[in-house]
Amino acid sequence: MAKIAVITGITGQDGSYLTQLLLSEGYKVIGLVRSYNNFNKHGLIYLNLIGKVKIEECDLLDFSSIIKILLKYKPDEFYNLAAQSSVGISFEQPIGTINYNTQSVLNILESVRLLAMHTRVYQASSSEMFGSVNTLPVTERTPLHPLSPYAISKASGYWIGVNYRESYGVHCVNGVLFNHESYLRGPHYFIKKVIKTSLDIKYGIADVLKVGNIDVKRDFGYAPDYVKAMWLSLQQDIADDYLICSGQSVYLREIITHVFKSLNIDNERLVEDPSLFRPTDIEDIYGDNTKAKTQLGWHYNKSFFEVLDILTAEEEKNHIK
Ligand SMILES: C[C@H]1O[C@H](OP(=O)(O)OP(=O)(O)OC[C@H]2O[C@@H](n3cnc4c(=O)[nH]c(N)nc43)[C@H](O)[C@@H]2O)[C@@H](O)[C@@H](O)C1=O
Repeated sequence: MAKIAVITGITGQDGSYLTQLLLSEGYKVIGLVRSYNNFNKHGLIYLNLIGKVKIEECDLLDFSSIIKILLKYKPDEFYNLAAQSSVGISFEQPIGTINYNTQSVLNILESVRLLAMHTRVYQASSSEMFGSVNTLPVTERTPLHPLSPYAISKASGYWIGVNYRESYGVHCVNGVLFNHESYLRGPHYFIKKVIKTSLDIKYGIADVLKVGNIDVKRDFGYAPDYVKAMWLSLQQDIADDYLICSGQSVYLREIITHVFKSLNIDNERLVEDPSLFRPTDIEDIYGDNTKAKTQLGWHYNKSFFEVLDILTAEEEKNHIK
């Protein structure tokens, strides 16, 4: 019998690529959306997944909605990817971000516990929860020091997952993902914005690329490869936590230089705008992916400049000229 997987946040970048992967592995996939009449189908259309997944309405803040889904489908696996996922927005909406990102995790795990289901739960944790770090690379044992409301909410979700595992034996895995990008990334994230705006400049649609603080470093990877690690992490019989990252960080400034050079754009088109700086930002972060590679058999060895070339080519192919 086909395994059943529920995915929250199915309309996002990771939800779309994970759906594609699970379908190819023979799963029946149920995608949860807040409103059936009004959900963003872009990612599912782009990957030709419409009609291949069952979409259900479910408000993750409403405990009973989750219970109904669990009773109806009795899923083998439950991937919780839904969140207010923008660090930038979390500074404007701290209460909404913290409420949603923690309450939703709690509702899911409490439902699984109360129904005594054997559903394995994947919680999308984030490298942002490490925040101010003293020693690099970050490992699964690095202490948390979150620097934004988003990071606080993800740290809280992480500990809720650990606690349900340790206290109640719920099979909950935290996949701690570092920045990961794809063509399906939302338009306001840094990498998508740099590539899309650079193409707009090349084709005369935009004049300049306006960015915030680009003298920071991040560990970026390729989303379609990272969802494979999510899936592998739920195939282990003992629930555990894993860092999913490339193992290297790059300066954001170098990323812009690389994209501008590949598209032949003059450096004068870059505008650094202090109004786009965040109140606090991580200066440098990269992780150690040894555990994911050895215990999950996950493979990843792309340099981010290679990923940038893949993304720039894909964006250009789809760019409205
Ligand atoms: C791991 C983590 O990854 C993502 O969060 P994020 O790192 O905030 O992603 P981003 O692409 O918005 O920013 C990356 C960096 O780029 C800097 N930056 C400079 N100038 C602009 C700029 O103009 N726009 C944006 N968006 N960022 C800028 C910004 O300050 C930051 O240092 C989410 O998936 C999140 O859910 C998650 O968990």
